[in-house]
Amino acid sequence: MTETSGEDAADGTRIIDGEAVAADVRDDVTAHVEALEAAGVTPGLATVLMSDDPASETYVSMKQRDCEEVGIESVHLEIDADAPAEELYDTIDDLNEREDVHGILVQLPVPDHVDKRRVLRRIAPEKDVDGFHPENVGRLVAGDARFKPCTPHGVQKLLAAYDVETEGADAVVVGRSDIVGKPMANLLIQKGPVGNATTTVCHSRTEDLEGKLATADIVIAAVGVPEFIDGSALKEGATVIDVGINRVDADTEKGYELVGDVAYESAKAAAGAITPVPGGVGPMTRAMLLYNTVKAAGLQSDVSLDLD
Ligand SMILES: NC(=O)C1=CN([C@@H]2O[C@H](COP(=O)(O)OP(=O)(O)OC[C@H]3O[C@@H](n4cnc5c(N)ncnc54)[C@H](OP(=O)(O)O)[C@@H]3O)[C@@H](O)[C@H]2O)C=CC1
Ligand SMILES: Nc1nc(=O)c2c([nH]1)NC[C@@H]1CN(c3ccc(C(=O)N[C@@H](CCC(=O)O)C(=O)O)cc3)C=[N+]21
Repeated sequence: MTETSGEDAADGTRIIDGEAVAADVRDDVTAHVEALEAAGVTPGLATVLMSDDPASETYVSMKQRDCEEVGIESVHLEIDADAPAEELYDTIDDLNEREDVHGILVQLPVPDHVDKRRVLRRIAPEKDVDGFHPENVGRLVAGDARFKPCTPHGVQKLLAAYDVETEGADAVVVGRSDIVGKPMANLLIQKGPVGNATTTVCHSRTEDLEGKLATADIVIAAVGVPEFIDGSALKEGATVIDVGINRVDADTEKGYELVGDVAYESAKAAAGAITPVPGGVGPMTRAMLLYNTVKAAGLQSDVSLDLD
């Protein structure tokens, strides 16, 4: 296990190192891949991209690289962003049938002319490594998750790695999306480890967000607005998990820099522990995708793996 309790020398705030915890998860996944290989199964992940968005392209290529590192076979399919929606549905049907593909991820967002809900329902639930199919959402809400959505699951792993007490804590989740905010809140309220938090979910219609943040022990920011939450809004010593990843124009080689939904410097001064962007939640999202893929391969091939 990587040493993850290190303090930032200047003010004692713990910087939550997502790269380090993700590397531990990948080690774990590698061991499971070896167990599957020993049983004659090579886990396979298919990623499908129907978008010209450069950020989506970056994420998908990072996911392929991650697969290679842990020994998961990756298949990548691209569909023109202006192709008929049927092309995506047909692609999913083909992947559902393929025995070498255990996990399927359709990168979101999909173009406006494609019905996102139909896409998510089309993926075979046992291959739905994002955990977005209604059957898997239902299982999660019922407390019997098969595939926990990667980002909230990754956040849980970070909280566990840094011994952040969630039981009885007041948690505020800012954002109610289907991929981050809602499943995050669902996990935090569940009985059991890294759960039992008293959780408030905030969104654009929330009144008195300031009042809610001011008393929060744990703040999860998933808003999509650069530096939306300032340090002055936080309770002293709070744990701050910044899910946001925003590309803002900057005079760098790439022409942009990545900024979270939290104003990092001011938040770091107030917080007891904080995730940076990049290097916080993002790497964990990718690591949990690998984890769900080996879990899917184990379930589909009846190889028993010790996974939660
Ligand atoms: N690190 C990672 O691995 C990942 C990072 N992300 C990043 O996380 C962020 C959130 O993503 P996602 O959940 O998909 O985004 P969405 O745009 O789907 O959801 C944003 C949420 O924030 C709420 N919101 C927007 N403005 C405000 C406001 N002024 N006050 C309070 N709430 C507000 C919205 O409210 P309403 O519902 O009322 O519109 C909505 O619920 C993005 O920066 C995204 O890039 C996303 C996925 C993974
Ligand atoms: N079906 C689907 N599943 C997803 O899980 C999904 C998706 N669609 N659409 C978009 C969001 C976003 N997302 C990220 C994953 C990794 C990083 C990541 O690795 N970030 C790095 C930096 C990346 C960079 O350099 O650009 C970091 O924060 O350190 C970021 C964001 C997954 N998402």
